[in-house]
Amino acid sequence: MIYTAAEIKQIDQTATQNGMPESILMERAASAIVPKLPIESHSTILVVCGTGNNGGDGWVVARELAVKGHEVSVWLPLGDSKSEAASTHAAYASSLVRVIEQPVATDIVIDALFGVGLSGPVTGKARDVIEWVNQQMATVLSIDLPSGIPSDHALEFDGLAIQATRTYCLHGYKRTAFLNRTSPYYGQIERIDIGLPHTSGWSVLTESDFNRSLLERDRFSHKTDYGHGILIGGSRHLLGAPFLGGRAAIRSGIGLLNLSVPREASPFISTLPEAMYNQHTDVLEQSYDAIAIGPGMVEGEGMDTIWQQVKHQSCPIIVDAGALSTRRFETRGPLILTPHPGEFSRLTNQSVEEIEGDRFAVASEFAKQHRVHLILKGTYTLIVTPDGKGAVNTVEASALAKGGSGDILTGILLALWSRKGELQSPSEQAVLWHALAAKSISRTIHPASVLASDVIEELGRI
Ligand SMILES: NC(=O)C1=CN([C@@H]2O[C@H](COP(=O)(O)OP(=O)(O)OC[C@H]3O[C@@H](n4cnc5c(N)ncnc54)[C@H](OP(=O)(O)O)[C@@H]3O)[C@@H](O)[C@H]2O)[C@@H](O)CC1
Ligand SMILES: Nc1ncnc2c1ncn2[C@@H]1O[C@H](COP(=O)(O)OP(=O)(O)O)[C@@H](O)[C@H]1O
Ligand SMILES: [K+]
Repeated sequence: MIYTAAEIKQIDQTATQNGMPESILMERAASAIVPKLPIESHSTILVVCGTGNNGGDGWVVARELAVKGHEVSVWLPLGDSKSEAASTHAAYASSLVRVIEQPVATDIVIDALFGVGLSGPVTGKARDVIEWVNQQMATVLSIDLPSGIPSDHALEFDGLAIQATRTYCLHGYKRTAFLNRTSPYYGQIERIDIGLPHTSGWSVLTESDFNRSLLERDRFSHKTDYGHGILIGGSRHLLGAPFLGGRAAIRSGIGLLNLSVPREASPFISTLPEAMYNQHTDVLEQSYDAIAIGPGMVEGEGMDTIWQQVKHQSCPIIVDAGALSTRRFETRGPLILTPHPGEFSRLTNQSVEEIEGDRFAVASEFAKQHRVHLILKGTYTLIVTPDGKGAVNTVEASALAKGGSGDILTGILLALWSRKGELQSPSEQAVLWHALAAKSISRTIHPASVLASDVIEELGRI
């Protein structure tokens, strides 16, 4: 689950009002974090505490480590705690640890300077503190967030934050853990449950969320049980894309596939004899379970005429690449848009920096406003439903940073959306399958060398 700072504060406040004080939540956080810390018995430890509740968490962790027999120093570079709960913990913990005025080099630095209470770029003395920590050779373990990293977006982030080795995110992840600009500061990420209820609209997809049963086949099944889709793509100079998408759809189990391609694509038809073929100028039949439009297409070349036919179909419609260049939102059935940040920039009239700096909010707002399913692609692809809720894919696969990858995703989406509503969250499953296949093939072929076609062949091997 992923939370904004405001949501965390609200959850915290509700807990406090209902008899669960912050001081106990700090205890819960520390007792969950301490057993996970990669600390050896002889390690020297410095805990850097700020003046808020993040510092309070730091105090309890320091106390627990001291009780276990570690040599612990606590540094309060910004002065004493302003938070009541933190002050209470500091009073007792300071009798067990060494409180120091000047920082010392240690094996481990525990970063409890700022958490979700940070607003805007770091100011004042804290800037020097962050720089000092980043100069250390120590293993740096951050509580909740690497200090200096904002919780929700990277729009105002100026680049100054603690570079953590590992971050222990309390209750849930924060959005910036999945933004290109800020995620590297987190190091490895671990989520820590502190016993509060979960209510977030955003979830995190990992390998274990892939539903392997979607590959299962009933022994008495027929091709029509797995859906009939059409992929409309290609243009005079971009002829490969629909064939990549089509091949991916077949490798993803679609029962029947039509490819609608321009006349110039005729020489390629023999490369995918499993598909049936149409030309862009043909009249669209009404019998498809899903339609994908866009791979390899360019505006003009008859796109508007094709779209006039497509938009009256009641099945799910996946819109990608060239078909995204105009705002085409009016359809009868579910509409699934699959832009990369550049395409999304054109759809929203926002800059790529604005989108990449605040992906979660921008994507959620757009999906709600236009009542569409949105797949905002990237290293951490967002999959958003028309209610503005969504999931982030965390299966990383740099082999996909290559032409043709998006066409494959469109093919997988076509296959899964063709299953007549039988699958739960087809978009999430498609994004996971795509990333898992790329990750899997990257174990035998270097990611730099993986072809889009290799990813397609791997779909059936994971
Ligand atoms: N439910 C949960 O998950 C629970 C979470 N808990 C923990 O509480 C943490 C949040 O604690 P929090 O709200 O007290 O804020 P926190 O992050 O310590 O920072 C506040 C300090 O930062 C300062 N400051 C702000 N901006 C600044 C800037 N730009 N540049 C410089 N300084 C700046 C600000 O100073 P001020 O402006 O007030 O002078 C203030 O002193 C959360 O991350 C988690 O660790 C648990 O303990 C309980 C359950
Ligand atoms: N560095 C990366 N790590 C993981 N996935 C990536 C990375 N770069 C791109 N991808 C994925 O590859 C696909 C690329 O799609 P797109 O940009 O439309 O490519 P194309 O133009 O080749 O069709 C998306 O699914 C995206 O999420
Ligand atoms: K921190």
